[in-house]
Amino acid sequence: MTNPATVRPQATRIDGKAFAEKLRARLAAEIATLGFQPGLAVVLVGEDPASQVYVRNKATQTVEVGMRSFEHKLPASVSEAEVLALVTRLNADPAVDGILVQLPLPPHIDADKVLLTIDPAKDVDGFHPVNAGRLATGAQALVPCTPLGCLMLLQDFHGSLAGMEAVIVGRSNIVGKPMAQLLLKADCTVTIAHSRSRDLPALCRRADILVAAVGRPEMVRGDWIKPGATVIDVGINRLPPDEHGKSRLVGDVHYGEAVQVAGAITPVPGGVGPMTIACLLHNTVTAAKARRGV
Ligand SMILES: Nc1nc(=O)c2c([nH]1)NC[C@@H]1CN(c3ccc(C(=O)N[C@@H](CCC(=O)O)C(=O)O)cc3)C=[N+]21
Ligand SMILES: [Mg+2]
Repeated sequence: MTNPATVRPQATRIDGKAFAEKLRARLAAEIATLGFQPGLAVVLVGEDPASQVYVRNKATQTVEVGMRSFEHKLPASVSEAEVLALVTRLNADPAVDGILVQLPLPPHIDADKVLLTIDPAKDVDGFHPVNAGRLATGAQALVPCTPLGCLMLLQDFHGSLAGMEAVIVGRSNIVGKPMAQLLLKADCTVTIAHSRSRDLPALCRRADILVAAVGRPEMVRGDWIKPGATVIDVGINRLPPDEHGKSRLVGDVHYGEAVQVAGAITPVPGGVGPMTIACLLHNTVTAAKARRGV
């Protein structure tokens, strides 16, 4: 017989898709009262099919909440100078409140140079060093969408996060570092772990809040998780097709194991991904109000 002490209820599934729908409905209601239509410009370079799907979803949801969507699709062969010239035009366009240049860019284009060219006031990805610096120093900033979405889910589930131990696996400028800043601001004790960290499983087991953002399918196993912890899975990894030709989407967390140990967990798909797009719309509204003095 199973020892009752080891039997735990399954983790609560944190429904990012449902939360994102509610956020978009709130944004639509707010936009209807603004008296102007915020505009979001998305720049896509090249033909990567996954990127095309994301950009299409962004444009659809932008229009659904009552904003204007400007899509700029450029061939992979476009020069860096042409991309910089487009960003400069979008910076000067009064109908454009937010600019997103879809990453990754082809290798002949310097992504850092492109990001530095975006007007920080229109940088709805929050990737410009000015916004990263503002976030790090506690000033008003446009905050990267994925970590902002994670924070919203955590605060919705827990209320105050004060005093909790947060461990983030992954140190990217896009997720890991800004996530750490946000959790620090929310009064967590924050550790950033990464591929070179010594004894990653032991580090992760300290976490009340574990954020996995490494881009390695199912790397975080059940025994890396403190019983009852909240697990936020940022990974979106498409596995190669199985014997039935089906390709499965998995996170950076082994969901089947983690759900037996964690107190709460975000699924993939339907967790962090939909929140990323909803927060992009949220940031566009924030940028539009700030630029237009509302
Ligand atoms: N400048 C820039 N900003 C970005 O925010 C950005 C980017 N470049 N490049 C690509 C990544 C990827 N990304 C996703 C957004 C939503 C989902 C999403 O909604 N995912 C769904 C499932 C999608 C599916 O089925 O493939 C989900 O997790 O439920 C995924 C991925 C934003 N990105
Ligand atoms: Mg790493």
